[in-house]
Amino acid sequence: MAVIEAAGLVKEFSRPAVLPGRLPRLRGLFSTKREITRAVSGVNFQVEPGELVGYLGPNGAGKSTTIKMLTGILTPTSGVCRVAGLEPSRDRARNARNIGVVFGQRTQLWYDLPLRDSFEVLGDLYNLDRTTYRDRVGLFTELLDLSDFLDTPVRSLSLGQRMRGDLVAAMLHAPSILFLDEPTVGLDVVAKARLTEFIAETNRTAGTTVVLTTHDMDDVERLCQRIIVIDSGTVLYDGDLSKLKERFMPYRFLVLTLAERSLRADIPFATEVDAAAVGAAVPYPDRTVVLRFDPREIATPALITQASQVYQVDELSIVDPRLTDVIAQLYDGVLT
Ligand SMILES: Nc1ncnc2c1ncn2[C@@H]1O[C@H](COP(=O)(O)OP(=O)(O)OP(=O)(O)O)[C@@H](O)[C@H]1O
Repeated sequence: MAVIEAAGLVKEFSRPAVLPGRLPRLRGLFSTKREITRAVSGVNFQVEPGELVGYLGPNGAGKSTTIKMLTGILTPTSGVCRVAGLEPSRDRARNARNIGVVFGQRTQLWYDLPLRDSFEVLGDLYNLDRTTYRDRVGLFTELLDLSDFLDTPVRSLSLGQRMRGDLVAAMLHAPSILFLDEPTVGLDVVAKARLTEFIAETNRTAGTTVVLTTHDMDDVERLCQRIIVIDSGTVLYDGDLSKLKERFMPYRFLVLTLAERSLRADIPFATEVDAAAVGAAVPYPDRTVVLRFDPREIATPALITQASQVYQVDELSIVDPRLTDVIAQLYDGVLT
């Protein structure tokens, strides 16, 4: 049975309309006219226990608003959401016991307290007995390598350290569901890798259900099998990441570095494309040929054989389309 459910979920925000003319803000104060923003517009999805789902979309798509409804911070305008059988906005306190939340842009730690003291306060709030508390903090300290900065006030932590602290704060009560809203935003590659590994491990070993919003496609590729993509408050795609690629960008690239410059040659079932299509910088642009092909039309070894007959090849590699490009096309509405 689904552990998270959104059915016809809608959230509208209303604010005083901006009126034309002089001092529009002041005039707005005395006007009864309202402007409505429909941030989430009839979203439906279900998440099964133990799934790790990427909730993606461009800026302003409605991701955070959805997460805020699922965590009980916002009340839906219409439709329903249920998390572990509860309606979050009606049952905030009980819902809070089942879930952990990290908003990457904001911390839930106390700025002036050392990390350790923040954990103590949360341990008390969650009524954890001393043994459980110590065991959990000990485990997280080891897994997330916190020992060097446990006694540092939160305000002095680096972003990566603070984020690790925030994850612990969200997980001290061992929730079965985690909502992570941009948990890796602004982190360097090392900090990001550590965090994504921890998220994957938590999902794998504890069976924690995770809903992750991110703009980082590396995170998505590393962590998510299933993605839900929204734009303008509605779901554009819900399914397997690999199927999205297959359906939308079924081709691959054969990147050839030639021994010397060579004239273009025609190879059946392959189209020569600009090197930019593969995303990475090519070391020898004037000796590089990039061929786009569909493996359903020509098998990769057959193409390599043909290309080697036509060109004098020094090096070759096979590159898959980048998720960023697939998603960008989705946002552009090509799939609809
Ligand atoms: N409290 C609010 N009052 C009015 N409008 C809001 C409010 N919160 C969000 N919105 C609007 O709702 C829409 C969706 O915002 P939301 O923050 O959910 O998007 P998002 O997908 O999380 O974007 P981002 O990737 O930039 O964080 C936006 O147009 C935003 O301006």
